[in-house]
Amino acid sequence: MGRDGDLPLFETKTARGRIAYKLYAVSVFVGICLIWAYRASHLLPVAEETDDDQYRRRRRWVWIGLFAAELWFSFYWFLSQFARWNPVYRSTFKHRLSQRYEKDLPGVDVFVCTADPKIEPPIMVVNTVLSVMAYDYPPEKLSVYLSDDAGSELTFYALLEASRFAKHWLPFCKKFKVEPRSPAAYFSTVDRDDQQPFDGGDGDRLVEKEYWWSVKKLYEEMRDRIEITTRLAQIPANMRKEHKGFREWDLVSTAHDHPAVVQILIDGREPKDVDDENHDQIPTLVYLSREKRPKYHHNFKAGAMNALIRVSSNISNGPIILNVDCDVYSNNSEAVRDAMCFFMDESKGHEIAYVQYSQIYSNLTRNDLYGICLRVLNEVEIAAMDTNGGPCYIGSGCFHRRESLCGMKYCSKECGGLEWREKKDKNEKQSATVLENICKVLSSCTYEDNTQWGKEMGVKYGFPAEDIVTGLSIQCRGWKSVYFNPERKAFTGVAPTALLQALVQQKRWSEGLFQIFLSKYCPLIYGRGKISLQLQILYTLYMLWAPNCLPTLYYVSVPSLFLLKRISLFPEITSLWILPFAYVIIASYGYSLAEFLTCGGTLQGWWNEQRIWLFRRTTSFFFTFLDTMVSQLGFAELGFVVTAKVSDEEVYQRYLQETMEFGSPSPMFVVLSTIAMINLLGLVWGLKNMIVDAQIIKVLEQLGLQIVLCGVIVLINMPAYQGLFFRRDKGKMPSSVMYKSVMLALLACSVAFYC
Ligand SMILES: O=c1ccn([C@@H]2O[C@H](COP(=O)(O)OP(=O)(O)O[C@H]3O[C@H](CO)[C@@H](O)[C@H](O)[C@H]3O)[C@@H](O)[C@H]2O)c(=O)[nH]1
Ligand SMILES: [Mn+2]
Repeated sequence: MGRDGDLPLFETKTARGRIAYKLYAVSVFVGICLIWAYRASHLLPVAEETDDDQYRRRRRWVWIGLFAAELWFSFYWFLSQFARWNPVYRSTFKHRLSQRYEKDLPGVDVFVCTADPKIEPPIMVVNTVLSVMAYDYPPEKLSVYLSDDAGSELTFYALLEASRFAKHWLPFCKKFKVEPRSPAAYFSTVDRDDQQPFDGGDGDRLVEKEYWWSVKKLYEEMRDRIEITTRLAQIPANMRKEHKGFREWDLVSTAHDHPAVVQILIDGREPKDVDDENHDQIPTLVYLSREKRPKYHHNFKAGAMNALIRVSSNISNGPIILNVDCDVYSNNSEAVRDAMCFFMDESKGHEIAYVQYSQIYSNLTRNDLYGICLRVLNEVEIAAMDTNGGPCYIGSGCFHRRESLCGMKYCSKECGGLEWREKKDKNEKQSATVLENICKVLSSCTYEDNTQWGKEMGVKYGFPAEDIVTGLSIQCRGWKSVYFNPERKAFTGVAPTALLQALVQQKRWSEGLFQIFLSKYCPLIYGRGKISLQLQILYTLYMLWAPNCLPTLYYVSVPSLFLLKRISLFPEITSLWILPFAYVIIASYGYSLAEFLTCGGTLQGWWNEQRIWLFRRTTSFFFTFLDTMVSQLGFAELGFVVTAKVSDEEVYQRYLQETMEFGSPSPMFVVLSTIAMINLLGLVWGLKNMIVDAQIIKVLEQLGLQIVLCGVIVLINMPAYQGLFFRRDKGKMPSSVMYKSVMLALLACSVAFYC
């Protein structure tokens, strides 16, 4: 230990400018209160407006509905303040870590999950695997496990190829200080001659250059072999003979019905498993496909994770576990060391159960048409959870302490301490084949029968958002967590490239979150007395995504429909009551824009994000709400729709041009188009009233704000009208969706008009 022996391994800073924010928030709150006052005092129309009884009655009910929606939005706004109040930011001191602990770094087991070779191509999966094998970390302390829920021979073949290529790739990464360490990502960023990293200093430039090119060529050859094999769906005969692993597939009938397959492809304990350049050790690499039988529920990713926990405990038993999705490659080779700075910090490390990293996407376009990167959520809101006990676990890019993931309660500095339990000695003596056979038992369907797996132990079952509920339960056992969002992001994933995929993904998340809220894990009940009130509220903020659909649907359809009848639902333009409305709208959207831009977004990106939130609320959340109601009645079964990571060429081209992709007759699009149509009709009618009836001033005075609201909804829906009426490509809205939505919109209008 040097002189700085007592200095911490990480540091925490609070955000600046919070006083200004608080003043702003209070002013918005005053505006909101005035809006309530307006709604409450104007429940009944003033006498001169009309004496038609039917009009009064109808207006009253619509008014109450609007008031209710505004109360909900106010409540939700209030919750969201907790996500802005006091964010904290972390930084680490890796040099202190190496000075003090280089020899005692704990073992790390990395879990990569894949589920379908068609939508998660094996070449992508092995690039992720190679990127995590190449971490800047002692290789004898690193083990990588691939869980293949498809039980696919093609993925196994790709992994076998990767295990061989790793012997070239790892020393190459070290020599050229490669970043990122996914070969596909790396070679695609440096494919021009002048960008290649030959230092030319002491080494022989020519030799280096040749070496660099030879490894690139090896990668490309491997990639081509894997891609061809995947396309033909056939393993080359020579490979099949070479490795005993393929024999396991004699017993595999389908992806849903097969025994466990466990193959240790690189055994870290074997002297022959070293790299080709320096003969250094390389990380252990294991392929696992747990047993699947139609009779047994496999619990999706949660089931895979728990099988991985057990299998790894028997092979390397690293005290720290990193979990990534198969599309999420390591973008920063120092991320493991950063994470260790948190776990090994002498004064605070012992209470930290997991370190959650932020994530970026490799395939986002400039203005992020589908709002995938959730910019503000990742930059600000999760940092606010960190202030109040720690971020949620978001499923990928998270380092866990094995014991807390396995269900241990936090007790004190002593029991969560720094004594890392190392590999069990007995494994040193067992041969790989013996280990494989033990692991098959551990990953069988029946292993979990009558155990606490999925309940108290490991990742929790029963929710499509297994990550959130697992993180929550860890925090409720007394542990803290940490959010780390370094300058160079640690993980890069693949964003969905079509609107429907994005909406379906959001549906799964909102459904998972809402179901947790309705279960015994509701943070307000389950977390009471265990985690801070602020953290309970922050969890609630996300878990209540789904119910937002009702007030939103109301707000974006009813005022526009009532333009047809000229029923005014907002203050007149000349009335003073317009001020709180104007203030709340301008202040909150102005703030949101500023916040978005400070987090690195563009103006167009912000506009896109507003649109996608509208679409999410009216479609993903709406269908979540319906499905959840049905499943609460006990009629539905849990599902997990895996997000596609590839798209066909045409779709991808449109994505690159930021043209919205519809192209599917999904009911989600019917809802979305109907709302677009209702507002178009409302706006046209409102303008017609103004122009044809030559009552511009009067109509504007009465209905000004309502027309503006309707106009903004029309503007934001522009891509929908294009898709419905103007586009000819395959990504347009299918005509069946158009007919349905026109019919529904006309129906809604006539109900509003005649009833
Ligand atoms: O039966 C299954 C289904 C999925 N997966 C894997 O789970 C991961 C996540 O699936 P994906 O379709 O990519 O979902 P995303 O919405 O992108 O994932 C986020 O949300 C999920 C919960 O909804 C979490 O499980 C993920 O970790 C988190 O990154 C992928 O690697 C899949 O291969 C399995 O291993 N088995
Ligand atoms: Mn994903």
